[in-house]
Amino acid sequence: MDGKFISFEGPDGAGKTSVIQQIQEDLEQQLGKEAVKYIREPGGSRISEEIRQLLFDNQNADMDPRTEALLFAASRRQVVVSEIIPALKAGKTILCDRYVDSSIAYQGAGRGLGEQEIWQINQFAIDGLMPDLTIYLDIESELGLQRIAEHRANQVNRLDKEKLAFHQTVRQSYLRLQQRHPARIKLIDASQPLPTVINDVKTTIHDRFSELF
Ligand SMILES: Nc1ncnc2c1ncn2[C@@H]1O[C@H](COP(=O)(O)OP(=O)(O)OP(=O)(O)O)[C@@H](O)[C@H]1O
Ligand SMILES: Cc1cn([C@H]2C[C@H](O)[C@@H](COP(=O)(O)O)O2)c(=O)[nH]c1=O
Repeated sequence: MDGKFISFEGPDGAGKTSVIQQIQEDLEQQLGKEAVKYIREPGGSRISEEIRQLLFDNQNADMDPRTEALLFAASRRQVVVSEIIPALKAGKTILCDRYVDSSIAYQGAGRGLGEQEIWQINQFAIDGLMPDLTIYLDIESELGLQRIAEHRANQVNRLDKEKLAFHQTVRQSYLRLQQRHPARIKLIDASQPLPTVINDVKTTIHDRFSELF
């Protein structure tokens, strides 16, 4: 496939959404609006957005962890088939706000379902399709949660509400993933001021794809 698949990962409050917005704007200026596609996970297609509603509904606090893991994988399957593969075939650059690494960190480690088990159920969903590059925005859990409390207290989802220990476990899992896959996953220090983080992300994307930025 001709396109470029870039995913963005990180603990809650790391700044993914803020960073991707700027990267998208700048890439659209360079390549044209049609050449860039933003996808958020879970979501990104009609069916996947419906699954997102189910996953984040505060009334579903009793959702079984395996049900949760399967719903994330189901949402991913649908967006892979209906949006990601067609966009890659059309040569687009995809900016994906979370992908399979999120499931490994949150469901595998955070929920304690096992990183390997979550990788396996996701293989069925993604059928081998992995990002060319993953930008991992690393932040201490306390600071990430503080940012959410300060700026986004009115939009807190079921997972944001988990205790500090859950978020620390998620972060440790991300750090292990980065060490296991250093060629694909690039770590950026997300505790820096936003313009510095964006600059580091652009440099990292350029290092991998010299025609971008
Ligand atoms: N580098 C930064 N320094 C200070 N504040 C930041 C920085 N990056 C983002 N923020 C602020 O932190 C808050 C969370 O950022 P954002 O929503 O982009 O994070 P996120 O990683 O997408 O979070 P989530 O995964 O929980 O949706 C926002 O209010 C944003 O303005
Ligand atoms: C893809 C995916 C996401 N999550 C969690 C991580 C976050 O807490 C939310 C997504 O919120 P955002 O504001 O849209 O980043 O969902 C998860 O637990 N597992 C996953 O696979």
